[in-house]
Amino acid sequence: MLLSFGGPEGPDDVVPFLENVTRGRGIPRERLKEVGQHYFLFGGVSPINDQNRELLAALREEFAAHGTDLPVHWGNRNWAPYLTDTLRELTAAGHRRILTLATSAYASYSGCRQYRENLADALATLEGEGLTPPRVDKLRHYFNHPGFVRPMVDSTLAALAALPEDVRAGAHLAFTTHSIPTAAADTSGPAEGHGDGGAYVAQHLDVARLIADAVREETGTEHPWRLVYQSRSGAPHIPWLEPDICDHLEAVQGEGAKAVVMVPIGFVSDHMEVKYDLDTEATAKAAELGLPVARAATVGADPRFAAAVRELVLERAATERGLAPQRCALGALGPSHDLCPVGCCPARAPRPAAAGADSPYA
Ligand SMILES: CC1=C(CCC(=O)O)c2cc3nc(cc4[nH]c(cc5[nH]c(cc1n2)c(C)c5CCC(=O)O)c(CCC(=O)O)c4C)C(CCC(=O)O)=C3C
Ligand SMILES: [Fe+2]
Repeated sequence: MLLSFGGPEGPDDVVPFLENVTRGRGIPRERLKEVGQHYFLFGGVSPINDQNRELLAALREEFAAHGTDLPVHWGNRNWAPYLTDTLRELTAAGHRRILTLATSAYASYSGCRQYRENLADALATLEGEGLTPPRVDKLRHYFNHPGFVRPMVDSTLAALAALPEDVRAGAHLAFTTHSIPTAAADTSGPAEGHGDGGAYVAQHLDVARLIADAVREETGTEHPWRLVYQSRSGAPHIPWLEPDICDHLEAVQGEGAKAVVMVPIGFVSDHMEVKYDLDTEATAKAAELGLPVARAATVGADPRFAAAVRELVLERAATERGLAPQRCALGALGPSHDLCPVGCCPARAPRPAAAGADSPYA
């Protein structure tokens, strides 16, 4: 089951969608109005749903081509098809084990535990309806899987090539991801890794370094790089990860950058955070500065990513059968855990979470 964020499919969906996203999360009204405008600029349609439909098609094709006889379904946190409805249908059809793939590659409360909480809520709902909850697992984080990293190396090279030739060699790389509160970053990942930036920052830095190294090898040019952040929300007095991409563009121009390639390593598809916050807002900021920019594509439905997912599914199935499969990973951190340990990416207010060592479900 593809586990994703969900997004509006028309103007009438925008406000109810934002209400779903922000229920009990204390996001300022002003920010919500602003984000609503971003969606209305795109006709009230988030690109994320069609991108997930493409990924589903790519996964089904990849499974079929290799005789992997597994049905692939889709459920979202914030919009139809809701994950509770998908889980109910699968349970009613007799499926007893469901392996989920989240469209978030890294550890963090928002990218991992919150999905696990949503799964626990859904299982509780099914139980309340008299159904026996199925066992639900979650694939390990794939940020450092070659099927995730290599397509982004290629898209970074393509974005560099799209810059005017006279500024290309002097281009900086800005690896960008969703800002989160520093308190959430510091406690991301397993407890033993908690500290400055936690697993969230460490994992992104590992991916950024891998791509920067591959780009240097390919082009023979050393492009200065930095990990930067975007899409901040929340109250201004609460610290979130910085620098923001727009401030960064201004700073590197001051340092003599001739151009910037924005590489959205934090995102799995070119959804709204990419289309608005980078392609609209940051690109306008760069134009104001007179700084040429290009934006690298996310992995989306790249066949190498679909192949990686199949590999991860087979790997997990082998592990579950007591085998010791090869667990592919690039970079310095090694393959991530299969089962989130107790205390991984803790919530501020503890809630039941499925598909982890502290799951109340089997
Ligand atoms: C780490 C992370 C990812 C990446 C991992 C992953 O992909 O899961 C991500 C993805 C996404 N975030 C998305 C949309 C939104 N995120 C919001 C709010 C927030 N995101 C946060 C974090 C993340 N978010 C946080 C800490 C908040 C603050 C409040 C809270 O803790 O909830 C809000 C509320 C308004 C605002 O604050 O901007 C919206 C509308 C969409 C859909 C885009 C589309 O429609 O194409 C996607 C893929
Ligand atoms: Fe978000």
